Amino acid sequence: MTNRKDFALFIDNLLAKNCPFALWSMPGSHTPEILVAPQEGLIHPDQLEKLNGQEGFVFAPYNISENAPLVLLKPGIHKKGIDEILTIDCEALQHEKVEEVHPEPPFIISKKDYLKDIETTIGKIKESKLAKVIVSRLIPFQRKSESIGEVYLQLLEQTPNAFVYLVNLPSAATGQTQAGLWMGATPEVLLKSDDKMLETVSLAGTQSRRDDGDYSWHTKEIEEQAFVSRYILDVFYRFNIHPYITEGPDTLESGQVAHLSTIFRFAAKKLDCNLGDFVAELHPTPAVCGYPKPKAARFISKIEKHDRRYYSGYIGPWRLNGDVGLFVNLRCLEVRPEQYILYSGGGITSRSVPEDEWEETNKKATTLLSAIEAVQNR
Ligand SMILES: C=C(O[C@@H]1C=C(C(=O)O)C=C[C@H]1O)C(=O)O
Repeated sequence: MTNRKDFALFIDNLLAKNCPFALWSMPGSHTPEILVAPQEGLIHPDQLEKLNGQEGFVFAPYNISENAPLVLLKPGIHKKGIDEILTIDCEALQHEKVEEVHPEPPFIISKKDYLKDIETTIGKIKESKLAKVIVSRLIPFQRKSESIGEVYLQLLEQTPNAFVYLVNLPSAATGQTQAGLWMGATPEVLLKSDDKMLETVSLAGTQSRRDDGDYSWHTKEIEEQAFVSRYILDVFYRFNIHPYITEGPDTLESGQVAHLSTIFRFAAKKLDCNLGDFVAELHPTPAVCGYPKPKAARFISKIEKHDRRYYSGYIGPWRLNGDVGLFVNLRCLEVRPEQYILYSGGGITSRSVPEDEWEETNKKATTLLSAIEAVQNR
């Protein structure tokens, strides 16, 4: 990447100015895009449906709450490509005053307690109508003096086939609580436009990435991905989406892991007036919540002791120049003053093995951890 150093410095300068911004790269693209919004350019719709007529960049939590508001960055400065982005005059941007935030210490579960929770979850699945639940956990990692701009660029280099983002939403001195600083590299499309078509993807089932590309999938993964596909088709039915095209299931590699993925495509005109309602209905899918959804959501709220905040929410451009590119916020972390908090989870079914599920959450975190370590060890 040319201008790498300048670009990393530019990102660090934006952060030092407390500018609200979203920086992202679409999977397979080496062209980052940025949207810098003034504080008054942040909107907080209280419901997902209210996104219907809006345009900008969405940062949506798993559940909307005071601690995790839904945020829409309105298009202020919007640039594409490193050279274009570097034309933004950082010095001319207003230095935003921010409130000092003292976040609650994260709840870090021990391996022993996590394994116990997974046993409990499997037990519940075996004795009830609950078929699949996603159980997640937090993984802390010490910050040193590394540049966040460099970590972002390292992540981008390591996971070119993911949606790689950095979002900064500092709490304004007078405003409401904001998201803070988040980074991630997610492989999971929630809703993406492509010319006159829209696509959503059913992504689930995890195994380690293989150098030989010779994947075979077991019943557990096939079943857990099928729950997501079935759910997507239920939502299609409710929105009268027909006909549609499916592609897959195929293997999708991302970072150190691989998943099963099916693409569903349909004509965008089907959702001309109610795209926001469709997203509100689709989210959260059984890829991050479970099946059946209401039962799984209730179970998660009891078993998980941490707040998911923006993990397993969704993120991306929303009707920005007419394009939608929403991704599920996975393989992500929150940057806190002294540490990174990584979020990682996995789908539990009656066939789950607790020790394997623990390992899966570790494996999913390795992409982010190796990007941070690569910069810390330079
Ligand atoms: C929940 C996560 O990932 C989701 C769960 C998967 C699984 O259970 O196999 C696979 C892909 C994602 O849909 C995560 O990365 O934290």
